[in-house]
Amino acid sequence: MESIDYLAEERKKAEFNVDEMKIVWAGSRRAFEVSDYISKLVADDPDLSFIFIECHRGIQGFSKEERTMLPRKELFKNTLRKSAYSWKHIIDHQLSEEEAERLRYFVDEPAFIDSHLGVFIPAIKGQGTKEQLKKWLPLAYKMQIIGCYAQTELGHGSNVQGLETTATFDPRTDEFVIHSPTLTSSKWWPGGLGKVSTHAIVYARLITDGKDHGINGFIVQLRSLEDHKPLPGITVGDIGTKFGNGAYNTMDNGVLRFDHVRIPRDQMLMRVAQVTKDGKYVQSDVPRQLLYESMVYTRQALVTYASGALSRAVCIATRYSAVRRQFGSQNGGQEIQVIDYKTQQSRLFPLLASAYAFRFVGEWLKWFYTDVTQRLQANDFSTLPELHATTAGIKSLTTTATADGIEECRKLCGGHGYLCSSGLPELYAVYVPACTFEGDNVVLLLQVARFLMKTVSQLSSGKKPTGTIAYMGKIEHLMQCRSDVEQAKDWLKPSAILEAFEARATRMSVACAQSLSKFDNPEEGFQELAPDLVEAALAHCQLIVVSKFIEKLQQDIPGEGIKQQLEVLCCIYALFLLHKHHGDFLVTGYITSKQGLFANEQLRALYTQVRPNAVSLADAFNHTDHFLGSILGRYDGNVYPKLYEAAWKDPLNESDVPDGFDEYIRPLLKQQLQTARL
Ligand SMILES: CCCCCCCC/C=C\CCCCCCCCCCC/C=C/C(=O)SCCNC(=O)CCNC(=O)[C@H](O)C(C)(C)COP(=O)(O)OP(=O)(O)OC[C@H]1O[C@@H](n2cnc3c(N)ncnc32)[C@H](O)[C@@H]1OP(=O)(O)O
Ligand SMILES: Cc1cc2nc3c(=O)[nH]c(=O)nc-3n(C[C@H](O)[C@H](O)[C@H](O)COP(=O)(O)OP(=O)(O)OC[C@H]3O[C@@H](n4cnc5c(N)ncnc54)[C@H](O)[C@@H]3O)c2cc1C
Repeated sequence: MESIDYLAEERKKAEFNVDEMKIVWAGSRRAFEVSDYISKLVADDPDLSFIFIECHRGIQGFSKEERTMLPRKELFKNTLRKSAYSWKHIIDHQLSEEEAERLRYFVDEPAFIDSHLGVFIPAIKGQGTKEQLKKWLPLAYKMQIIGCYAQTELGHGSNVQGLETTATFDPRTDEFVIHSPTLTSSKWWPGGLGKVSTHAIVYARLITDGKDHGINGFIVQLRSLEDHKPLPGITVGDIGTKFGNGAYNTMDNGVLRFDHVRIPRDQMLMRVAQVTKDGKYVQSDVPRQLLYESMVYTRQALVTYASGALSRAVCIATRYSAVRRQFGSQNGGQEIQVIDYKTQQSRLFPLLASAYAFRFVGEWLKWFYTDVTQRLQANDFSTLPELHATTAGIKSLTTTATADGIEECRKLCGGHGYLCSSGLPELYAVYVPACTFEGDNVVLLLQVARFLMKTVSQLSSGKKPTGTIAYMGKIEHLMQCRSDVEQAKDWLKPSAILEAFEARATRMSVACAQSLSKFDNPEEGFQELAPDLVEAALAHCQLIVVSKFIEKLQQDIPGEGIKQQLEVLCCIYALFLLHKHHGDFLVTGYITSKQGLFANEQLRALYTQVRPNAVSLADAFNHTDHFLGSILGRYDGNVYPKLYEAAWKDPLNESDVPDGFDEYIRPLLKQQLQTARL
């Protein structure tokens, strides 16, 4: 049956070519084609799009929107089935790595495979020697072993140097003895560990000849490759149900304890340091920080995933805001679409703009990561500190804004947003741990702050800042200049925006550095000033996102109306931040309150410009209905009949009279009848 497009009128209003924008969003025509083909393949194949569960009626299929009604054990088994099926598809159809990654993405269920491919393999690549890569990578790529990343412990996560697990070298047998000396040293959280992984990269304190050399990674086999039982000395299991139904519960985050488990010496990852047969500890000439390299990789990847998650929420909220009507009916006519309310626009459109901004900064970060890792291969470590600070900061900024943005989109959908069938509660529950994993977002901003303080302190020594901190080279100008905006439209100039963000970031960093210099003990000062340092770090990160959006616009972007739309979105992103943090811009003396008001005035005008294009800008994300998993975000906008239909699928509606009526409701009703008779 042909479906009616309830959003057709909205789509007719678009002032740009949506198909061309889809390519800009995807990054290239080829990336678009791969994503488009794989997302449809997943949506159209019931083995990938449905959840099959054994129940008293035999095997029953459930759609994605129904996932939150299903029990964890069954969901987990279904995820194993999907992963095996996906893997077979990848092998049978010889999918490229890009296609395989897209397949995992569109299947859209957190699973052990994420840890295996997203953290375990990168850790071996980053910390293994050539021989170790040769031995372990083929096994991992063929999934003959499945691995996880066992760093965090019950007692320590953020403080990696505080981990307690020990790896003590025994020269008599040429082995390491891996041990969990305390309850708090139990590994706790690693994804894929609980029920699936056969191997783990275990972070442990390396001890030789009674000396503690700090943390290092070790490859440890956990389970038998025959019957999957834990090997002797290993206690392993799942840590329990997590936030939200469905959500992240398809992942087996695990707990792991070692009781003097022996592994061969060559299973210590030895790129950063080696232990010789006779127990000598030898430090390589590569920096110790390479132990943390896989975290840099994953943080970088999480930025693009942030734009993906935010775009889903924004797509749902935008389409629904165009369908939903409240108030203002005149002479029996239709009510106003809620998307026409300026308050709705001022909450929704900055998120739409943020999704695009995060896409472009993610693209750039991927390039930067590749560039630095190529240098690392050639033993050039000069750009590693900048890469660490940038990936940490941008991961922190984008994941926080995305988690908050998803929740805002839920509210933008009013009451219906609270229903699981809107897709938003589960999206939030799946997404929000990204603010914690791969580094707590505040802890990461403090890393950025350390980098900024170092940069400021080095300015006086004449060291020229480059890359993302090149702007600090203009410190004299940036400390003194004032905004020259005289009217609202002056805020449309990229140079006006850029200077505002550069001046604010510089002044906040310099103010922190000046306050720090008043402390005799710099570490004490850093702790005391941490809240200000976090704000300065955020200002620097926002500058990076804004400047990468502006740089994107300097590229040749073909397609009817595309550049104009992106210019509007870029200004919305920047001016929304300026409005939100206008206290920073005022206090640092770069703008006057009048110029702040001009920015807000311009922002409102930009919302009006986006309004006719909003639905099409959300369409440009090219999300299938399957991927969105949301009745409110359906492409055709046919929300009400589908919501009504879905309600009847809830298990509570299987019978008119609920279970428990006879025991708990009937006696109450009877009691009231008796009371009434009295
Ligand atoms: C279905 C089939 C499909 C098949 C599909 C096939 C293809 C699929 C392909 C790909 C799929 C990819 C999927 C990816 C998806 C991703 C999923 C993500 C899952 C997430 C799982 C989560 C994992 C985790 O959470 S792992 C644990 C993370 N833990 C942390 O982040 C801990 C945070 N703490 C720290 O990092 C550190 O403790 C610290 C940085 C806070 C402090 O470090 P420390 O050494 O104690 O102290 P400090 O003095 O501050 O630092 C010393 C110097 O080191 C510098 N530095 C610190 N960190 C780094 C670094 N990472 N890199 C470089 N340098 C670093 C620091 O700046 C200091 O330098 P200085 O010069 O001395 O000042
Ligand atoms: C879903 C999920 C999946 C995960 N997957 C893995 C995995 O695969 N492998 C793995 O090893 N780990 C994994 N983790 C663990 C994760 O990496 C840690 O939870 C994370 O690094 C934060 O550490 P923590 O839990 O110790 O938080 P804590 O450090 O205890 O944070 C608690 C609070 O203290 C604050 N805080 C901590 N230190 C400071 C400081 N120096 N200054 C100011 N404030 C501070 C934080 O901001 C936070 O508010 C996962 C976690 C989750 C939730």
